[in-house]
Amino acid sequence: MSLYGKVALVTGGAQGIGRAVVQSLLLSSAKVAVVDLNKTCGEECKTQLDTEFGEGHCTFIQCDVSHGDALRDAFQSTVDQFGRLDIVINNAGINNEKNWEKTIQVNLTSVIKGTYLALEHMSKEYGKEGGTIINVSSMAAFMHSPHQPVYTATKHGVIGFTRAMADASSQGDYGVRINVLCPAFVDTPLLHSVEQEDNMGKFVKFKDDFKLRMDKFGVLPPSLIAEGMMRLIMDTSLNGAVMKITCSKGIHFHSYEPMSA
Ligand SMILES: NC(=O)c1ccc[n+]([C@@H]2O[C@H](COP(=O)([O-])OP(=O)(O)OC[C@H]3O[C@@H](n4cnc5c(N)ncnc54)[C@H](O)[C@@H]3O)[C@@H](O)[C@H]2O)c1
Ligand SMILES: CCCCC[C@H](O)/C=C/C=C\C/C=C\C/C=C\CCCC(=O)O
Repeated sequence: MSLYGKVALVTGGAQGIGRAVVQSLLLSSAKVAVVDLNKTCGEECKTQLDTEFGEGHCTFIQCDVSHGDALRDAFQSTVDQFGRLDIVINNAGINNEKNWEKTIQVNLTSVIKGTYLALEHMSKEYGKEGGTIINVSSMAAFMHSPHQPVYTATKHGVIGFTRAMADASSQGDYGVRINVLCPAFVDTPLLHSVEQEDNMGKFVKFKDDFKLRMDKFGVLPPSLIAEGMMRLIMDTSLNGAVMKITCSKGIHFHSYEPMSA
């Protein structure tokens, strides 16, 4: 299915998983705003994408998603440049147990803020045409590990928030589908932060255990995560879905007990 005429915003889109998703969105003919803190990576990414897809299909907006006003401006700038907004991927994330307050700000608070801003631009509640939001969690929310307690907490939070908001959207007739994606280990720069004391603080001593898990469970290519994202974008039956992507089972969904009264 083509996304011609649709506009997407991807946070943390300059490298890793976000970069792979941006590529898939452009291949499907969407216009894309790459929102990222890293100016060098963002500008390089835009240059490469302009060469591949031609100018005018994507824009780079430098922004720290943990700065609420800057994130608001990034959303507005996307709509000013491309005229509308249809797809929002709250993907930016960090792994810093030393500065764990920042990890909560980037991985959880900014996902909440990004979801609310997306609704302001897409929800029928605000007179808009609807759209779709994907929030990025992690398999760390299902298989906790001792080397990243706060990272794990944020990823649990992203799932709970997204599922509750998906219900709010269907019951409030927002016209916006809200889903969450939980990858296992993915081959990106983030994965290397497990070796660094600057990131892990005192938990760096558990890095060997983490690396054993990587050997045991394997490491996924970012392109497979992008494939999962595209499925969440295209399948209009999905709202409140928790997609997992692992080496052993590929793309699949978590199922929950039905809620009792
Ligand atoms: N790599 C993995 O193994 C893995 C597994 C499961 C989930 N995830 C999640 O996937 C998402 C993407 O991770 P990745 O592996 O691609 O990481 P990455 O470090 O490769 O890329 C993250 C991008 O986000 C940007 N970013 C970081 N902080 C930002 C901020 N404050 N404001 C704006 N941009 C910011 C970075 O500049 C970078 O371009 C994260 O939410 C991460 O938790 C990653
Ligand atoms: C260095 C930090 C990068 C963190 C990336 C990621 O979000 C962290 C995940 C941490 C724990 C996940 C642990 C194991 C999950 C991996 C695979 C499970 C697959 C199970 C199966 O094959 O069925």
